[in-house]
Order: sequence, then structure tokens, then C-alpha cells
Amino acid sequence: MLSSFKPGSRAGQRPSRSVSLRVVALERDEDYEQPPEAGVLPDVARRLEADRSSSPTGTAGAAMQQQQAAASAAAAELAGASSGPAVSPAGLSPLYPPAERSQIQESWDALMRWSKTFSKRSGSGLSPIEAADKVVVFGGGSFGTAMGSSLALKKPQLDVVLLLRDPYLCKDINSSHCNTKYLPGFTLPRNVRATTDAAEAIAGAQYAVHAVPVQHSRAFLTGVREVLPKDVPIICVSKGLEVGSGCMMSEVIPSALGRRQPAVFLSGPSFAKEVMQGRPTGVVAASKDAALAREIQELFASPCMRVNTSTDVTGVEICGALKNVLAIAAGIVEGLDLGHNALAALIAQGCAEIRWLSQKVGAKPATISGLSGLGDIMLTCYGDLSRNRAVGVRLGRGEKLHDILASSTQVAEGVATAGVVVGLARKYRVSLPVLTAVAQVLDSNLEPAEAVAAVMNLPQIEER
Ligand SMILES: NC(=O)c1ccc[n+]([C@@H]2O[C@H](COP(=O)([O-])OP(=O)(O)OC[C@H]3O[C@@H](n4cnc5c(N)ncnc54)[C@H](O)[C@@H]3O)[C@@H](O)[C@H]2O)c1
Ligand SMILES: O=P(O)(O)OC[C@H](O)CO
Repeated sequence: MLSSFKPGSRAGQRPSRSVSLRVVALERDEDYEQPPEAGVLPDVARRLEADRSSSPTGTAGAAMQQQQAAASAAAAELAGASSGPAVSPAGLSPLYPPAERSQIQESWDALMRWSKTFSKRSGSGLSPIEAADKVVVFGGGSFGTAMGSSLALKKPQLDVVLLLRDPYLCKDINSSHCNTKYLPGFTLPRNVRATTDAAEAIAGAQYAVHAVPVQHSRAFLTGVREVLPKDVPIICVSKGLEVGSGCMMSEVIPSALGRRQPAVFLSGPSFAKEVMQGRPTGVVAASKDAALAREIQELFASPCMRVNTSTDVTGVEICGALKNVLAIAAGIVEGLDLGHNALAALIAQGCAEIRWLSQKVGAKPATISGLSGLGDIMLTCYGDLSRNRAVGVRLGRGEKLHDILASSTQVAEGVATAGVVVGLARKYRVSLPVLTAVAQVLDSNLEPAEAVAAVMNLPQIEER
């Protein structure tokens, strides 16, 4: 049975933000304990990989749990590797000369000791997940369901409530423990449930994960404004720019709620299906409130999920929005069957365009080359699971946008965002050939092949 519903329970019950402060400095070498023996680590990595490949992909609870257990065991073995036996992988002679080998081993040992020291220094007291008893997820699409499930698995007593519009899907989720519309084939953890009742879903929740598509977020948030306590942090996972206003979600949220709500923007390379499968994933939690970003880092972190923190909200948001548009371009190149050279050149050009515009709006270089920038660009441009890329592939193969959108039940945020990006580029006086070409194709002003030819025939320039 799910944990009890507590209407009075609010963010006040969350742990003090100083609790999870961690020390990041590397210690002096002599402070460390014995280094691990050579030969242990490759075995751990191999076992983790073997566990991964033998996991079923269709049962989120089981697969995620197996992955978390495998990753925990591997991490524990890494941390405790100092006491392991000196075994060499059978039949393999060392690749590097002895001097290099000992340097490599020393560097690795230092890393493992740092990891151990770091873990020991984690704060005492209740962690955010221990302190929480309810989390509400706005939108029960693929990513809201996946992120809610990963929290539910961390704590079986946690009440994770998906707030949906569709009563039939709610019934389905509550009776079959499967989100048949957005994540068919995955069994959800038992402590994930769904409702269409916003007041009931939100009451008593310590955190709200916002996973409603950007273009519907303003209306959605306006609708829940009265029942959402002003101190409940919103963890926004939606990536895109609002049509009409050009706003990022960090602007949409306070504008729709009419107040400054605590908020964190979680982004990075993270396909919902792979999160459900418990495959290793890395994301970044960005907030102007660094303590809140650390709290959310700790809330989501698991053996399967690394969470970096950042205070560069603008950078994380703009990169997350722009990579979706670039992924459509990558899909077009794929759909036109232009080859690997073309795809790599396109993505490199797209990365430059994202860097030019992101810097103009204030993104930090570390963000652009980090998880929400380069990390998510790579995933979305190369990964077959991307909906944005899939739109591009179908356009490249000759389908019309209207038909593509009509046949898809899931959002491809880049479609709406592409037009907004061109306006933003004009505002900041940046020329973005690839991203503008995507908007032209989507707006039916250019055939995909014509767009490629036009971009190829632009003047030859110096790289910048
Ligand atoms: N799917 C992923 O792998 C993934 C990963 C990271 C981030 N995201 C981002 O998360 C956001 C949500 O994506 P998703 O994949 O869950 O989308 P989805 O298409 O799978 O589901 C969208 C959800 O939003 C709901 N919704 C749509 N219109 C609504 C409205 N007007 N009011 C209320 N709810 C509405 C739908 O009912 C559904 O529950 C997007 O911005 C996406 O870019 C997705
Ligand atoms: O499927 P897409 O293209 O919406 O991408 C999903 C996520 O943003 C990947 O990080």
C-alpha cells in the first residue's frame, strides 16, 4: 500500500540544505589508504557490462533494480578494491611499459581514494529522499513517468503521483502498473500511481517534477497555481522555448505562477526508456540556489544516475532547447542518406551555432561543453530513440510535417522551438545557418534536400 496522504505536509519537512554539503577537494596523498591491486578493476567493469546485457529491458522495476544493484556492487568493489587480490586477466600481457603502468595505477588509485574520502564526508542526517514521503509529477508522459519511477525505486515508501489529464490512462496505470500510452512494456514500481485530481496530487508533496511539454506549460501551471504551495520546489525537465514569448521555462514558471517558486532545471542526455531500463545516465541539476541544486542532486543520484550541479540556469536551458532543433537537422541528413561525413560536419556546425547563440544569452563555456550541451547534442543527434531526430529522418525521407506530427503521440519540442530560435538569433545578431534552415524546412519553405544544398553552398569561411 502507498504511504498515507498528508494534506498538511509541505516543503518544510525537507531536510536542511546544509545537510548534503560535500567536500570536493582532493586530499593529500598520505591521507589515503592502501591502493587497489592491479587486475581487479577490469573484472568489475566486465561484470557490470555482463549484468547490463542480461537485464530484461521491459520491466522497469526489475531492470532498474537489477541495474542499481549491479552498479552498487561494482561501485562497492571499486571502493573496496584496495583489499582485492592481485589477479591479472587470464592470458593478457600488459600493454604499457612498467613506468607508464605504475603511473596509470597511481592515478587510478588516487581517484578511488578521493571517491572513498568524498563518500565518507557526505553529510549526516536525513537525505532528501529519506526525508521525502511524496513527490508529484506534472505530466505522465515518457519522461515524467521515467523520472518518477527512478525516485520510486530509490524509496519504496515514497508516494509518487503522476498528475495526468486522461482518466483512462490513470486507470490503466493504477490497475496494470504500466503507462501503456507512453512507455508500453515497462512495469512501473508499485509506489507510482496516477490521478487527474491536481489538488490531491499536489497536497503533501515535497517536490514537483514538471514534465509537461513547454508549449503547454504556462496553461498547466496557471491551472495548478492555487493548489501548489509556494515553497514546493519545481524540478523542471522540459526542454524548449515558448512560442510567442520566446521565454525559457525559468521565465515561464514564475510568470505563470505569478511568484518566484523555488526551481531546478534538470537536463542532459537522458532518454526516458534508458532511464527506465536503469542504464547509466548523467544529468545536470541547475538552479540559482546552489543549495537547492545540491538537494536535487542528492534526491535523484543513484548507482544508475549521476547528477552534476550548476548555477548556470540560462546555459542549461538554452542548450537543452537548441539541441532539439539540431537533432531534427541530424535526422534530415540521416533521412536523405548523406553519410557519416555529412552528419559529423553538420553536428560540428550545429555545435558552433549553439555555442554562438548560447554565449550571447549568457551561457558559461563549461555548460556548453557539459552534459546539457555537448552531452545532449550527441545523444539526440546520434541516438535512435530521439523523437526530434525521428521527425528529421521522416522529413528527409519525404514525409510532410503535418503527417509526421499527426502520427506521433509524443512531443518533439524542437519543432516549435526552431521558429523561436531564429527570433532569438536575430535579437542577438547571430547568424545560424543550420538552425535557420531547420525552421525553413519545418515551415514548408524549403525541401530538405534544397536546404542541404543551400547550406553546402554558403561561402567557405574560417572556422570560429
Ligand atoms: N522523453 C525523453 O526521453 C525526455 C528526456 C528528457 C527531457 N524530456 C523533456 O520532457 C518534456 C516532456 O517530454 P515527454 O517525453 O515526457 O513527453 P511525452 O510526449 O511523452 O508526454 C507529454 C506529457 O505531457 C502531457 N501534456 C501534453 N499536453 C498537455 C497539456 N496541455 N496539459 C497538461 N499536460 C499535457 C501529456 O498528456 C503527457 O503526459 C519535454 O519537454 C521533453 O523535451 C524528455
Ligand atoms: O526524444 P527527444 O528528441 O525529445 O530527446 C529526449 C531527451 O531530450 C534526450 O536527452
